[in-house]
Amino acid sequence: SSTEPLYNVQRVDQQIKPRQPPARPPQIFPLLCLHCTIMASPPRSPGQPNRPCSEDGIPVVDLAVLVNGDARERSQAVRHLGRACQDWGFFMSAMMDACKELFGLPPEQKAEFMDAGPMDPVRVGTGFNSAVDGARYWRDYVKMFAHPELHCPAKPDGLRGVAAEYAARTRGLLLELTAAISESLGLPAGRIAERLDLGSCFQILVGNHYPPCAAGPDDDDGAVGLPAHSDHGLLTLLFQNGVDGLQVKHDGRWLLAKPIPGSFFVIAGDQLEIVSNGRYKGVLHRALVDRAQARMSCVSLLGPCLDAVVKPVPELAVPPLGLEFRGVKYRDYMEHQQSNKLNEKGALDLVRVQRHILTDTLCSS
Ligand SMILES: O=C(O)CCC(=O)C(=O)O
Ligand SMILES: [Fe+2]
Repeated sequence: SSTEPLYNVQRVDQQIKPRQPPARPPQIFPLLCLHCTIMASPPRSPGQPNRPCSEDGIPVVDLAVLVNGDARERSQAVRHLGRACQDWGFFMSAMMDACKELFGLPPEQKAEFMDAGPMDPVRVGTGFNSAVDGARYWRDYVKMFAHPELHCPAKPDGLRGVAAEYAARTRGLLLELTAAISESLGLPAGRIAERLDLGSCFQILVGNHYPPCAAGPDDDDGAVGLPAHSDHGLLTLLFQNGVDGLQVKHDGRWLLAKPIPGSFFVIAGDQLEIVSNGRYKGVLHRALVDRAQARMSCVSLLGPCLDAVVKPVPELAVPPLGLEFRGVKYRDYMEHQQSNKLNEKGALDLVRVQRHILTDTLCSS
């Protein structure tokens, strides 16, 4: 049917559905599972012990209060948690329903976006980038630039309203997470935002749809939804319908990131690797398809302004190695990553400082 991508055979290099949990918990931010808005350590101001809401209205539930608070504090935190989950759950399913409706539209209603290029603000397509994929991937997608301006197909009718609200809420959450990550690097909470000028940030929403495919990951030549890659932005929030498929590379093994209802996965992107001078790595992940059920995911990606030049925070570039990455304009990085075949984390090589050259130079001087 028109919603099915062309059949494509891609070898799945390893098929690992771990029976055991990983030997040790994931490091702090390779992939962080955030149940709606529960934060392990929400940013706090002195004298404000339990803020139920952040400045931009995102409900924040303090896990420490939930675990260690007295009875009154705990019951208040549980009430906030209930409200936060209901609220976010509603917007998450509205977003997924709107994307689902779009994928089901007849092709002529999406045609104007189907020839779009990687830097066009709205793009509907199959695979990753059919101009360079070679073999196509078993995936339909819609990509919308959502901030500073929301670009959105006119159909389905409700999409624009849902996408606007969803983009604003996830952007607030992503900025909060950025502040927490900054602190976790030993920097002031606002340092990354200041370095990347996130006051004028950039955001993309993506809807992914992977129709069921009889030749799935258990087969030698099963179809792949999206091959191994890291995301080009700073941070990605992702949630899935109830169908398994997202895998994350951790300690050399592919681990299944099982969908947790009402939860976002937080995925560190390449700009976080650059700005943190390699302290936090862009997470390698991929999407497998299911034999029997359609899989869907919704992605909200935060990046710096397209004209920002992203460079490591100098405080993190300590001698003798110094800078791991040279500066790159985010627009150029994104275009490079999106215009070429997805090649794991190959795009980062564009900006990686070549160590052997440095070593040779040091040795010969
Ligand atoms: O569908 C998924 O779980 C992964 C999607 C993804 O990695 C992406 O859109 O960048
Ligand atoms: Fe991704």
